[in-house]
Amino acid sequence: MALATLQKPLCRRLALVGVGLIGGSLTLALKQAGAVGEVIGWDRDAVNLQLAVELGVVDRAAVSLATAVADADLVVLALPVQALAPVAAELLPHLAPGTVLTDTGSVKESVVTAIEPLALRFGCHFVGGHPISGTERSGAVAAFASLYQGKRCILTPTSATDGAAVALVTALWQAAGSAVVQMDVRKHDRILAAISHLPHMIAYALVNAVSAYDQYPENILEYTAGGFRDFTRIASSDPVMWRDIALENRAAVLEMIAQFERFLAELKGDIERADGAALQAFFRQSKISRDAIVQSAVRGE
Ligand SMILES: NC(=O)c1ccc[n+]([C@@H]2O[C@H](COP(=O)([O-])OP(=O)(O)OC[C@H]3O[C@@H](n4cnc5c(N)ncnc54)[C@H](O)[C@@H]3O)[C@@H](O)[C@H]2O)c1
Ligand SMILES: O=C(O)C(=O)C[C@]1(C(=O)O)C=C[C@@H](O)C=C1
Repeated sequence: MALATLQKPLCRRLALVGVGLIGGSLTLALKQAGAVGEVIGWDRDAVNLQLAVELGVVDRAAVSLATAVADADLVVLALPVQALAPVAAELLPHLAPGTVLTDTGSVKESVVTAIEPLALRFGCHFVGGHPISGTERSGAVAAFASLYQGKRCILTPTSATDGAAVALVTALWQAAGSAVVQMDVRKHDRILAAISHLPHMIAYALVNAVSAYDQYPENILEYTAGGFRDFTRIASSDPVMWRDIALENRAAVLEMIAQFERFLAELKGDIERADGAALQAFFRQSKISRDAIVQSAVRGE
């Protein structure tokens, strides 16, 4: 489905800091929708930044972080979570007062707590954001305009967040095709720990467990079929991104790992006791929940 074109751009100049899958897909979608004037990109990886210009992900590459943001009316930080606050601290002195700053990080409490007061000190407005869509790929080469269509984006304004800044960031994600919902940072981090961070931890652990299993002389991964590949797609995701998420949402991720361990222990016990009825009930309950998720996705909910 093509993105609708806006009558008037939402912002004159957008600076994208971190020109990868998530930021690049956003600028491609916004450019396609006519929602932005000019897009300036900055990335510490010069090869990736040059590629972003060639692919039309950004209109122009800046020569430094300071020049990227100096004349922007909106700055989008699409960096690994632990890079967000240090980079925000570095760029804020170069922003004009009133500039809106937003991010795409997968963890929100630590990010918003660190950046919001800094932004206010420079007379700027920070709005925490997180698109709930992505892939296991990285870099400008992985960006595509339709990534956010029909997906959700969570914004995490606080009582100190400027209303006009929230309205602008909301309109931006809507122009990219997403439905915007607002949520408290802590609620965001606990929900994401369950539905995104735990599955990634399990996928990484599963691939390592099976890879390290040395009871066969041959490489057993050569035999993987749909089941293993479907389940482990996300274990191909960027290691730096997931290191940062695991560390910045540590308590909630550990809580979900403990919950998972309880259910795995129950399953193990049922198998040890050869309890067919318990196993069937366990699998039936899971199938009902999973099928309901798939059905609601089909209905577009
Ligand atoms: N990948 C996903 O599925 C997904 C989904 C939603 C949100 N997110 C979040 O969005 C953010 C970006 O993720 P992505 O998938 O686009 O990653 P990515 O690796 O594709 O892009 C990140 C870019 O940031 C650059 N970078 C890293 N540190 C930098 C620094 N200090 N200064 C300048 N550039 C720097 C990298 O060179 C890279 O090009 C992360 O916070 C991630 O948690 C990711
Ligand atoms: O589809 C994928 O590859 C993703 O991992 C996307 C995904 C997720 O659903 O867990 C990953 C991290 C995010 O912060 C948001 C979305």
